Amino acid sequence: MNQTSYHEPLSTNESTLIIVRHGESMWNEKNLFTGCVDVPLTRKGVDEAIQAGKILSTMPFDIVYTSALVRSKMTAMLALTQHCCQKVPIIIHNEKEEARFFSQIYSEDTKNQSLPVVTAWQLNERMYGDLQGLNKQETAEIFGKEQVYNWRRSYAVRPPNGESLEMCLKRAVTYFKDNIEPQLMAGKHVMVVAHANSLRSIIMYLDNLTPQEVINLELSTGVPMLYIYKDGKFIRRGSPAGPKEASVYAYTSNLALYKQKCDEMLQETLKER
Ligand SMILES: O=C(O)[C@@H](CO)OP(=O)(O)O
Repeated sequence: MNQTSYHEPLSTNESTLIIVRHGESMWNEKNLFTGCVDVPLTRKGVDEAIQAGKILSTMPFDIVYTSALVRSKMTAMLALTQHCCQKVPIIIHNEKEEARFFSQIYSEDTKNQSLPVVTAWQLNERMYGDLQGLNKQETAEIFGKEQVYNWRRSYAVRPPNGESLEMCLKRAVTYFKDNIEPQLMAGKHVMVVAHANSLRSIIMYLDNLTPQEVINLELSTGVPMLYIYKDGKFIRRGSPAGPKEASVYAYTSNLALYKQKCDEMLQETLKER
């Protein structure tokens, strides 16, 4: 089997951007405000990450971005275990020269069979300040439902000693514009795995939402969203219901061609066994 053709995404005039909120975390399950507290996925969150990977198994990827928090890194690495290209996702360590040196790969062929995963604290969840660790239901009983709703979903309101969505947007969207958008402009296919509010702020930029519109934006755990980047614009193509269902997940012709190649190669591999 010709490994290179099988693994290399199509080079076309459009790039693919997939964004996914991490799977359910242990504090999501306990209904606690999490923010930047670094908690892992639950078993359900692990299953959600693997299911997301199945849906994305024939999507082209050249580079993956996660936050610095383990729930987003777990989701990305688990999802990528399902990918048809069988590239090895490798978390890049370049926080300092020594880390770069210690994590060097000295084989070009091995490098070509790997998928870089970049972690960025700028993509971390909004910092929830004094609410971190508090139960959401109890907090609403103490401070009132409306106040808690405003802390959770409005654009400019800050939770006590925490970040407003606006403050989170400034770091997350700046990082997206400076680091991720240039990859898309260069024709690279990208997946971003992050958090409810850091992704709400990025979607506000992608969909050009107003502060009023973003209030109603909710992201489920582990459900991928597809954007096509073409001629400097982001076109939302829906959320994939599954690899086989073309309707909801409006594949472009290039994506359908890549999927067809993957499926054909998979059939070939199965025959060779
Ligand atoms: O607690 C949090 O960090 C966030 C995401 O889980 O909660 P909410 O969706 O209420 O902003």
